Amino acid sequence: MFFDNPMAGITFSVKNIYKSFNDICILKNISFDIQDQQTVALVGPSGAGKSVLFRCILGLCSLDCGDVFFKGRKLPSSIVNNSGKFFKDIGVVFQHSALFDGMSVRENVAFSFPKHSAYAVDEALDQVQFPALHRNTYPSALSGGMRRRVSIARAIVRKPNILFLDEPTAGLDPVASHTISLLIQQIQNIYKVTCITITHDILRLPLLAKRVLFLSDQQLLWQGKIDDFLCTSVEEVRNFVHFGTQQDFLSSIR
Ligand SMILES: Nc1ncnc2c1ncn2[C@@H]1O[C@H](COP(=O)(O)OP(=O)(O)OP(=O)(O)O)[C@@H](O)[C@H]1O
Repeated sequence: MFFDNPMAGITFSVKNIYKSFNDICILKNISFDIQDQQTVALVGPSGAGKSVLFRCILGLCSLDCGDVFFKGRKLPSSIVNNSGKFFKDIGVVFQHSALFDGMSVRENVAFSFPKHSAYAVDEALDQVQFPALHRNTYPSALSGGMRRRVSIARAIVRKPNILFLDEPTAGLDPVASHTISLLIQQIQNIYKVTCITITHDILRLPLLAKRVLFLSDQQLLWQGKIDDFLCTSVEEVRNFVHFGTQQDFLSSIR
């Protein structure tokens, strides 16, 4: 007899997460599933709890309540108890790149992959179009865009199943933001990787994700396809999209 497996095709499942700091509730009853190879953006106002949710999912921050499942298996609630198995399957691009200043570009990329081959490191750097000439230089000599490329190379060097990106275009000029977003889209297509991206970059959102989770006031206020997100009638989400894409703003203040 054949039984449907309700978790089939689901890479990631977050169930009824609660998190507070000093009795202040930050996340309230957050639940969602992410399908294999899906590209999802986590969007919402500053302070909504996006980064805390990321940290909770990654086990970098303990949960008050709730569970996270990866490929049907419940993850330990804290990184301290984590076997490390999960971390072999994921790549993380941290906010502001989080490179090690005392390591060269190549050493940074190799860091999460101690048994790396030089070939794998260069392959990842090729993938992010990082110039060969500068691969032995140190992060302090790189522009923001170049640092971002290194952090993406570090996240993909192990060819992960799932990629977490925390504001990959923050602090970059519009051209560099666009280039980095195109690069991420290319990586999604080549590696067929499940991607979860925190971003405020509404203009680049269609490049980064096909589905959106909108977090506000501690809760998951809205979730759905990118096209529906961009023209939703839900007021708070609509305002967020409007101010994130306002093309007529400059002409109105000139
Ligand atoms: N370690 C901590 N201790 C206490 N409060 C915290 C801690 N980490 C985060 N917070 C609080 O949790 C709330 C959510 O923060 P978080 O960084 O997740 O917001 P965010 O949605 O990612 O914001 P932004 O878009 O500005 O990065 C904030 O009020 C923040 O002050």
